[in-house]
Amino acid sequence: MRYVSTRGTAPALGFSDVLMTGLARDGGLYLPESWPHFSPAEIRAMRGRPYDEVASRIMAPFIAGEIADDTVSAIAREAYATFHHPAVCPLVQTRSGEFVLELFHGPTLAFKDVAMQMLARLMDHVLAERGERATIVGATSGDTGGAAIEAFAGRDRTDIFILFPHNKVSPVQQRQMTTSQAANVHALAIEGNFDDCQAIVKAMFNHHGFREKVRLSGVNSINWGRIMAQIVYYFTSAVALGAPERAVSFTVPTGNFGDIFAGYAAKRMGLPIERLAIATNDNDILARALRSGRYETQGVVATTSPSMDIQVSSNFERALFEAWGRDASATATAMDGLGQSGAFTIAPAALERLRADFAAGRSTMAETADTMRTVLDECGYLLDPHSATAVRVARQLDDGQSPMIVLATAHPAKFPDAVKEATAVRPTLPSGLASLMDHEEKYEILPSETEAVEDYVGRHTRAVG
Ligand SMILES: Cc1ncc(COP(=O)(O)O)c(C=O)c1O
Ligand SMILES: N[C@@H](CCOP(=O)(O)O)C(=O)O
Repeated sequence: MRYVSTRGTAPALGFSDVLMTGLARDGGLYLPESWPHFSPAEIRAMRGRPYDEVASRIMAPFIAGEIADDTVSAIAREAYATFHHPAVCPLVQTRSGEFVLELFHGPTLAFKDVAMQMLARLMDHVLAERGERATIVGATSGDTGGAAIEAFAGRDRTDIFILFPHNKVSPVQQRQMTTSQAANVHALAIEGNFDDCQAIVKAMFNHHGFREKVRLSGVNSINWGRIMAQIVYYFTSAVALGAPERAVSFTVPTGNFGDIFAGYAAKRMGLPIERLAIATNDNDILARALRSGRYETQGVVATTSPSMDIQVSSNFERALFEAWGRDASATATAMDGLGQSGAFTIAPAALERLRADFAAGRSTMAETADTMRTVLDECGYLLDPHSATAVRVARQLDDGQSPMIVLATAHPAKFPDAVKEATAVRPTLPSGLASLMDHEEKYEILPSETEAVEDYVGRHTRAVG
């Protein structure tokens, strides 16, 4: 399996290189050159199998023998043993035809753990095989950072630098990033918003001299390895509800478009998905783009679902590339427009393809709070604000044709203030994390400037080439 860049001018790479590369050298994102396909019999055979086993089966065609199957299986076993639920990602029914897919049973209580626990181990394996070290950078609006720090802390071959927007993450999210005592962990509070953090990370990748000097690698969903591991729960949840005989639908709380793109990939790989719905909060750039055909950034507003407070949604580029019939030059032109004027227009044929693949809706903060209350009243189930955003949109779009699976991306205890405000119930952290808020914090506050961050990373990484 080779991987190609959405912008067409970076070299095609194999799996291990894609895993370690992060952003393509032309600024694009890597995608497999063709989609592997699972037959109905192969999908049926996943029913009732342990999560780690299904994960190994789904990832095998992407890894394509570059890492031995036995090693991948062992890594998956170890990665999912860190989860606090035997099913890893269990389904809970919230009403007739509506199911919540709980993706928050990992060590940091967000869906990021599902991929990050795999990614850290796969990267470690590749680095050990090559006898190399790497500098990992990541931008976070709150959850990726904690999950990445937990997965990479103490690993000898990597130093990890996580950029988060100063004062714009929840107190629990912040502590998950700032209380690690591991010497290879660096939490950087950037004086800006998530889009600024992500822009700095991309600028570091596009600064080739720096990139080579520190052997830069990324753990955001720009890294194909993240998307690959997120495809798995679409399969496990769909087969639990009757796939491949019965089609299912998904609604996904969306920010950087990585999670829903994994759903799109699952569909391309043969999973019968009737509807794939993007749920946005008040920062509804994706819903507007699908409605109007124009992707146009506005200011970000702070919401009760801060992890989705995003304007530049990285993986939308992968969806555009696909919708444009894999026309890398059209994709690159659109991305140039975004860089220069903060906007681009989607060509009519590509827009039609996007609309065929994705539905979209938005839930305002008030609607999200109302949904948290309603679901609690209906069935005693407490949602976090991100998952509630998706339940709201799922109910707006519901056509009753197929079971609707709503991705629950975070544990409510990560956002106790918003949950309490909406429901009067203050969720508590699971016992393993109960003392988190008492731990001492360690982080650096930096201006929103690439040079300042590069300088800090350059002085603190041990992976100088
Ligand atoms: C809790 C939560 N829900 C939803 C999202 C949005 O996911 P994605 O960025 O993959 O669209 C995020 C951030 O990524 C998140 O942390
Ligand atoms: N919401 C995310 C933003 C980064 O997303 P990623 O999936 O690209 O890592 C977060 O919580 O950090």
